[in-house]
Amino acid sequence: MIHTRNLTRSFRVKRKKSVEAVRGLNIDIEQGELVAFLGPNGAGKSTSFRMLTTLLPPTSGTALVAGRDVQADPVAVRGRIGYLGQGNGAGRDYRVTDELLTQGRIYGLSRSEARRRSGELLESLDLGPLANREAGKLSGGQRRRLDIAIALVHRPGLLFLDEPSTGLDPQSRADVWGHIGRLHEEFDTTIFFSTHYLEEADQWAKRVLVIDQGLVIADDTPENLKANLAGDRITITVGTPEDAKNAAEIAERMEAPREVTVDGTKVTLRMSRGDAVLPEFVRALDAAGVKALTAELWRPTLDDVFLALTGRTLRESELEDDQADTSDWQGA
Ligand SMILES: Nc1ncnc2c1ncn2[C@@H]1O[C@H](COP(=O)(O)OP(=O)(O)OP(=O)(O)O)[C@@H](O)[C@H]1O
Repeated sequence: MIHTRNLTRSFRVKRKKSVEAVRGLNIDIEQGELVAFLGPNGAGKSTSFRMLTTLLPPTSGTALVAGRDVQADPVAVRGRIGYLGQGNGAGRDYRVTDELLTQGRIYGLSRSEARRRSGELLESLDLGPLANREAGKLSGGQRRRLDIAIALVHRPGLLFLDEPSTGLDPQSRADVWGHIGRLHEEFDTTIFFSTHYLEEADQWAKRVLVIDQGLVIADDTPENLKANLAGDRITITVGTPEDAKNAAEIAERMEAPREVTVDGTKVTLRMSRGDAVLPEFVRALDAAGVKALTAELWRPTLDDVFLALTGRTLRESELEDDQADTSDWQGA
């Protein structure tokens, strides 16, 4: 569905300086996948989306999207994809149903087809009761659902969603995601989305591409990324430093732990499957007569994965980016 080779995009900024927003993107996304694009502000996600949706020409490289080349055949690509950009937004004064009808007509549907398709979308995105409301009077979540419906009017098999839930309250975010998940399940729609909410990527994506400074630095399932790059941690506390030493020796003899550390009466183990190791470890301690007072299993998040990959958390990267933007602006 999406195949890119060495796709790059630079922007000329002030005084002949240029920014390499995307530096050699090589991705393959197949029919029916649900893939997250994760990275800090300025990593190159929107620029990639804009190239893949034909809104921005690449500086170099190639991209096949829905079987067509974005540069040689942009019109065919546009007809086969849906795109929800960060700045999308239905016109404020039109009724919800008119927005959908107009969009359907723009995509070449006949009047009756456009009416039928609008009806289907209103129902599947739970917008039916709002059909006659002006788009400008919808709540944030309702509006985002309308934007998704608009992106779907021509039944694209591939949907790009650039931060579909940003700015929504938790309830509306869950609601929007429920609908996206259903689209994927019921219609086998291929979905490529970006988000700043790591837990959304974790919960919904079957695969996560991590991008930093214009380069994809990891590509795997959320489970594999967490297990291989960050790992689980078990922490137990025991009664005395002597017991902690014994517990650490027991842990060292087990196969799974990658690293065992002792801090006073606290022993910490790092490994990839802590849920399987914890009961085994507690049994081994029992058998050796070492009493664990507390036992805690800590599982990593995708932010820990980003930290393991780059040495910074996503949040820190975003702050750095904000500061860079400010100094650029001050110097301008
Ligand atoms: N039109 C432009 N002119 C100059 N620089 C640009 C332009 N568009 C993007 N950039 C720069 O390219 C880099 C990548 O930006 P992009 O918007 O793709 O990042 P992003 O990962 O989508 O960020 P965010 O999560 O904040 O949306 C940034 O350094 C940005 O400042």
